[in-house]
Amino acid sequence: MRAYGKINVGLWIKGKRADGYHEIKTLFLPIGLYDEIEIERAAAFSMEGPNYGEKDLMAAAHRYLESRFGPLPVKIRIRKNIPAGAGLAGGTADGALVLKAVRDIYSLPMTDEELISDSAILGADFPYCLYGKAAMGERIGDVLHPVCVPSYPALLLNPGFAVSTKEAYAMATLGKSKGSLKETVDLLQKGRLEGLRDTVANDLYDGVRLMHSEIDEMIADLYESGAAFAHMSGSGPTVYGLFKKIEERDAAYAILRKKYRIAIKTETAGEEHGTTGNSHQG
Ligand SMILES: C[C@](O)(CO)[C@H](O)COP(=O)(O)OP(=O)(O)OC[C@H]1O[C@@H](n2ccc(N)nc2=O)[C@H](O)[C@@H]1O
Ligand SMILES: Nc1ncnc2c1ncn2[C@@H]1O[C@H](COP(=O)(O)OP(=O)(O)OP(=O)(O)O)[C@@H](O)[C@H]1O
Repeated sequence: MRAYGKINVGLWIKGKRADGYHEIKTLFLPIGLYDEIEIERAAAFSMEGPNYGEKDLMAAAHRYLESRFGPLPVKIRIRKNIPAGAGLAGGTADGALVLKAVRDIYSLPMTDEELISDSAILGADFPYCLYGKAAMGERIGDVLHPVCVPSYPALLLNPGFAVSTKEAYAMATLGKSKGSLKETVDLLQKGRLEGLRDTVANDLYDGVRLMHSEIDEMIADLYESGAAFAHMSGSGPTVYGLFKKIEERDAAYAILRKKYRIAIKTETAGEEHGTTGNSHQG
């Protein structure tokens, strides 16, 4: 089974709640990059693959279901393709897939809607990862409004280190950033990618780029190589470039793969979540 990553095109912080979480508006777009997970009923719980210790989101998702429904032993095997701590929600996508798979394996009495709304307790990106299609996120990102936007060729650049989501929010500047979610969706629907430069803001960007100067360089390299729009996804440090044509994306990839060890060709999902799967990674 495939656990797909996402990018955020724009992330506007609207305020801070008493529990420390931030109210946001963001556009979640699924991307074609995925982790591969096998999960089956077993005599005892086990996991094979990279070990994220106490923070493991697949184990947390499994524990959550067991706390509600009793023992649900499964064997999980994972092959990671999505860089961890990258702003692509790879860990959350894996955890969301475990929630859905264990529910199905044990026929647990939870509808998709219940799973989506209850999952926010595990992390703000969980509801979106369970939903898995293009959506506008509100509140802490857990309230979703589906949108239809076309698929675009995309190129991801990752500098090879992780950024903590908690720290990214702690460094965020709450202010009045340019643009809006509505204008962003409108431009994507019309294919006017160049206009995104004036309408997309990521309120986590300024804090993260202060710590990591590589981010500005990656964005500049994407523009120089032909991206119609480039920005940082979520809490970073991954940056994405959006292109109008596959040939333009592939030409940029041919240049940038020489400089960046982690350059990933992909695409944002279209109206029918039509991702073509993992492309070659440099
Ligand atoms: C950056 C995004 O990926 C954009 O989609 C999400 O907002 C983050 O979602 P996530 O990784 O699932 O976040 P969580 O695991 O719930 O939260 C990690 C930490 O990030 C901060 N956090 C997260 C989401 C949010 N709306 N406000 C926050 O302040 C909180 O300090 C929280 O303790
Ligand atoms: N299956 C997993 N894959 C990757 N990281 C995991 C996983 N399980 C737990 N983690 C932990 O969670 C942290 C965040 O993982 P993730 O890859 O989801 O980050 P992210 O893309 O920045 O998330 P988000 O976009 O949701 O903020 C990692 O740094 C790692 O310590």
